[in-house]
Amino acid sequence: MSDAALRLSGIACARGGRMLFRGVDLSLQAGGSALLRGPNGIGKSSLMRICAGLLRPMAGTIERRGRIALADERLALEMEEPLRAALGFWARLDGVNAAALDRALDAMALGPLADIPVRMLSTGQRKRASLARVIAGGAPLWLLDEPGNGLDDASLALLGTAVAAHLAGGGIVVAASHQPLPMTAPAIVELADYVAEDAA
Ligand SMILES: Nc1ncnc2c1ncn2[C@@H]1O[C@H](COP(=O)(O)OP(=O)(O)OP(=O)(O)O)[C@@H](O)[C@H]1O
Repeated sequence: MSDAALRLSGIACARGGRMLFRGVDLSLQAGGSALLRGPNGIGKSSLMRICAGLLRPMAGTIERRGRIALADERLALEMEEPLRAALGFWARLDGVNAAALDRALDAMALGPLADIPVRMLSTGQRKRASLARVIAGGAPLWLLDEPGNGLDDASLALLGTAVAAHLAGGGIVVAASHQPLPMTAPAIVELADYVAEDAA
């Protein structure tokens, strides 16, 4: 079992001078997962960025054990490069070998698209590419912001399989979504329950 962990304690978030939520607690260990839910604008992406260390909370503490991979709406792949080469850039930075990259491409059924320039990929194919980047990177803490956006049923099933395999291997997954995701028994963080009274 890995020693990956993510713990949030009393997290509060303000953006643009407005309090969004406060008092969010979450404790995940190896194999643990959570689903952040709530309507548009409630603060799911903000909480993901707090988890990633990209946004400072107004209050509360975060403890992370293990490397983090964040997949959000930013694709972060070179648009003119063929898909495999574009993913290879990140694989090299992450110290990942070619076999791991190929396994990640296969996990998202992207093998046949490996030589296609990123700019030619469809919306769902780009989302799968961003998930392949996370899978290939080997980080134990996955932060997936709206990972199901643009995915058809077959691709959603691939996402579910990848998440299950990551958890079985001792990883941690936090996903934010306004739609159901194929995750088995995640801890549910309903952000509406943490809306600051002075924010309504
Ligand atoms: N850089 C920013 N500066 C100021 N306010 C921001 C900034 N980014 C987001 N916000 C505001 O913070 C609030 C929460 O945004 P966030 O993107 O976290 O919500 P969300 O729950 O992920 O929404 P969605 O479901 O639409 O993706 C929104 O009201 C948004 O306008």
